[in-house]
Amino acid sequence: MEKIIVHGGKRLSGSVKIEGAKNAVLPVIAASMLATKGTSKIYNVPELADVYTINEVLRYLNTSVNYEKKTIMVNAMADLFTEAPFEYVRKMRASFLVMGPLLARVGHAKIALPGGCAIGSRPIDQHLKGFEAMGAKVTIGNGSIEARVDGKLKGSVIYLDFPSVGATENIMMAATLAEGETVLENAACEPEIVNLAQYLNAMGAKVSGAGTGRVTIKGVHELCGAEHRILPDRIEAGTYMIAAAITGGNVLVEDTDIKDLRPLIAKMRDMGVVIKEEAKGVRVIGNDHLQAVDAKTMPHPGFPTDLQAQMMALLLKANGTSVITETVFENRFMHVEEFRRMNAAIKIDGRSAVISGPCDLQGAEVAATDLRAGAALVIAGLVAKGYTKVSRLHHIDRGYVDLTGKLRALGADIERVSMNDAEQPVVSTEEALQGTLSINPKFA
Ligand SMILES: CC(=O)N[C@H]1[C@@H](OP(=O)(O)OP(=O)(O)OC[C@H]2O[C@@H](n3ccc(=O)[nH]c3=O)[C@H](O)[C@@H]2O)O[C@H](CO)[C@@H](O)[C@@H]1O
Ligand SMILES: C=C(OP(=O)(O)O)C(=O)O
Repeated sequence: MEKIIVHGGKRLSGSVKIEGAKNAVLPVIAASMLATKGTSKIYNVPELADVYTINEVLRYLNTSVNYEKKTIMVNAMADLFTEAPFEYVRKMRASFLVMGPLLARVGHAKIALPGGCAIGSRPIDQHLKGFEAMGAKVTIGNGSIEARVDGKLKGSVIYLDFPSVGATENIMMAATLAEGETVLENAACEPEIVNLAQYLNAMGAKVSGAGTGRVTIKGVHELCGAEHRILPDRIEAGTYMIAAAITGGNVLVEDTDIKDLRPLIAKMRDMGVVIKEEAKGVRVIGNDHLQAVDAKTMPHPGFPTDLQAQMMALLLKANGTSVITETVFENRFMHVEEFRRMNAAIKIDGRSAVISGPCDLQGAEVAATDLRAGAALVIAGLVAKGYTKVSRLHHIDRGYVDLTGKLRALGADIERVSMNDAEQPVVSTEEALQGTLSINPKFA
């Protein structure tokens, strides 16, 4: 069992480099299975537990995957196996993204019901509605979802009830090899969807409109491996921007794309943080008198739910009352209880959290309840009095490359340590199981 131990009180300074986006690379790796010819070469791949997980899923499905120095080579020319193993799907929800490619290419997929971070029930009805509209027969039973189509999928007009990122990606991938044209309405507009569409088009697909609410996909006969670069991780960038701001620091966040960070930048500027665009990235200069603001999570280009917990950490130090409303996930306030252990004054009122700042944060033993909650607790620890010890780090490893090392390089007093058994916190069976399912020894 490992913990991150932070001793609060240091101002961050210097520069930090941002990795390729987790949420872009996972669908891109899944999409590589659509190629019946050639090898795909994917650059700027972050070294994350989730990447190892999806690589293992693809290997299990008889795809060759080689991962070295931030580059992945995928060759999917062999016959594919169509049943995705339970242990990977329950560990990472994005494993479900293999369903669209398998269905399009082989006409069959059987995948265990997906798991992932505990942030709400996260149904997949919109993915399935899309596959059914394209002619697939979907059955659910014994903890798995099976989809089958005789012959090829057929293009269709599909209206999503909510602009789901995963459903947009899964349906887009399925439609690339369908007969005729698919029009996806009320599609998600996230930058990661644009990145996926660019990759699909490089493979020979005909996808247009990605990044808008209406995506059109004209089916083609075959796709080939292609070269592709993963866009910068706007959530990792946002996490370091918030970390810099909360400490009143001065940090250059490098290798990022400022246009994808606009919803966060607008809020941070309202709070009094100075943010400048520079040739190499985004400079963040903190302010010791942060102002309270309200924020509401929304599908892109609204404020991202994946920065909600980190933003809450920042608002704990702002003067006045702030309200954060979470509209994307039904239960993404698990970090509130952990912040309270650190002396945070937060009340939950339905889908809103009311924060009375500034809080006199104190170091405490806390647990990462999900990936972004983990990062947010570390951020709060940067300004808490004394030591904050964050456990359940497997959540953080899903989405952050060397969070501890990067913060230490910026001047934080932080380390990652192995705790002996006597010091281990009690974990649920679910958590314990997750901890033993690691694929790469690095994350064991
Ligand atoms: C790997 C990846 O890219 N993960 C991101 C992706 O997750 P993911 O693709 O799972 O998120 P979705 O956009 O699908 O989910 C958003 C909301 O729609 C609901 N929903 C979704 C699908 C469905 O069929 N039915 C349904 O009701 C979900 O329960 C949730 O309340 O987008 C989320 C929203 O920006 C981010 O927080 C995740 O980091
Ligand atoms: C919720 C997240 O990821 P996932 O959809 O993979 O659980 C996230 O990246 O914050």
